[in-house]
Amino acid sequence: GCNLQDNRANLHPLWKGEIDVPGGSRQSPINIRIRDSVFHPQLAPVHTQYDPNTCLHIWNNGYSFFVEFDDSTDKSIVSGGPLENPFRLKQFHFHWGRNNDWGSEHTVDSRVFPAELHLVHWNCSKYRTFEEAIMEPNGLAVIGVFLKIGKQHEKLQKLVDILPSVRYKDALTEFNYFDASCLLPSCVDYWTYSGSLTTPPLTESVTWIIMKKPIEVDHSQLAVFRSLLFTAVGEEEKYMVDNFRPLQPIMNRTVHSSFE
Ligand SMILES: NS(=O)(=O)c1cc(F)cc(F)c1
Ligand SMILES: [Zn+2]
Repeated sequence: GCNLQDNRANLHPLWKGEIDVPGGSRQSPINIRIRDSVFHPQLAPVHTQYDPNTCLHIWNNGYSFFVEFDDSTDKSIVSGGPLENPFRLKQFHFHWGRNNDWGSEHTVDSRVFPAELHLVHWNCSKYRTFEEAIMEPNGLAVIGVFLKIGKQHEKLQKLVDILPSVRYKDALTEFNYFDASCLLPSCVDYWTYSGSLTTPPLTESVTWIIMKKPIEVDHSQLAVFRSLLFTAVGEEEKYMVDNFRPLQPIMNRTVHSSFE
C-alpha cells in the first residue's frame, strides 16, 4: 500500500513484521491489467526441460509445501522467453485460499483464482547457489500458473495423495520421479515483469513469467491442500489456507506480453 497508509494495515495476519518492504520499487504480486501490458514480438516461448528423476522430496515449511529438486546439475532447466540464459529448477509450491473464491497471488484485470503454482528457478550461469541468487537483481525466474476449479488434474493426483504425509510444519517425505512440466498449461502465452519474492526475504530478484491460461484441478484436490497445517506436531492446529501475499503497487513497471 502507499506509505501514508497506517502501517498497522500492513501487518499481515501470518507474519509479524511489515509486508510492504519500505523503499521497495518492484514488489510482487501485482494485478496484471491486460490493457496496460505491452506486446513484445521478440519474446519467444518459454522452454522447460525437466528431468523427472531430479525430483527429491516434499516438505511443509510452515507456509506452503515445497516439492524440491536436485539442482546440482543442469538436468532440469527453463530457458527462452525473457531469459538470457538457462535457469535451474529448485522447487515448486502453491498459494491457495480457504475457499474457491480466492487464493492466487497475482490477479488478471482484478480476477482472482483459487490457487497459483510457482515453479522457482535460479540463474546458474551467474550465481553458484540458489541462496546466493535470491539476493541478486536477476537471480530468479519464477513461472506462475493459475489454477481454476474444473476437471480433475490426473498428474497432480500423485502429489495430492502424498500430502497427508507432510500435514505438519517441518514434515518431509521422499518424492521422486515427478515431471513438473505436466503442471504447465498447453498454451505458451505469458506475461512477464520484474518483481520480488512474495515471502520473506521479499528480495527484488525475480523475473516473473505468468502463464495466460490456467490449469484445471477439481475441488477435492484443492480441499487436500487446505487439510495441511501451518503448525507443527503438538501445536494448536491451524489449517494452511490463505497463504498468499496482498497485491503490491505496480510503481514504475511495465508488464510485457508474449502474445497480442
Ligand atoms: N512465492 S515465491 O515464488 O516468490 C517464492 C520463491 C522462493 F524462492 C522461495 C519462497 F519461499 C517463495
Ligand atoms: Zn510462491
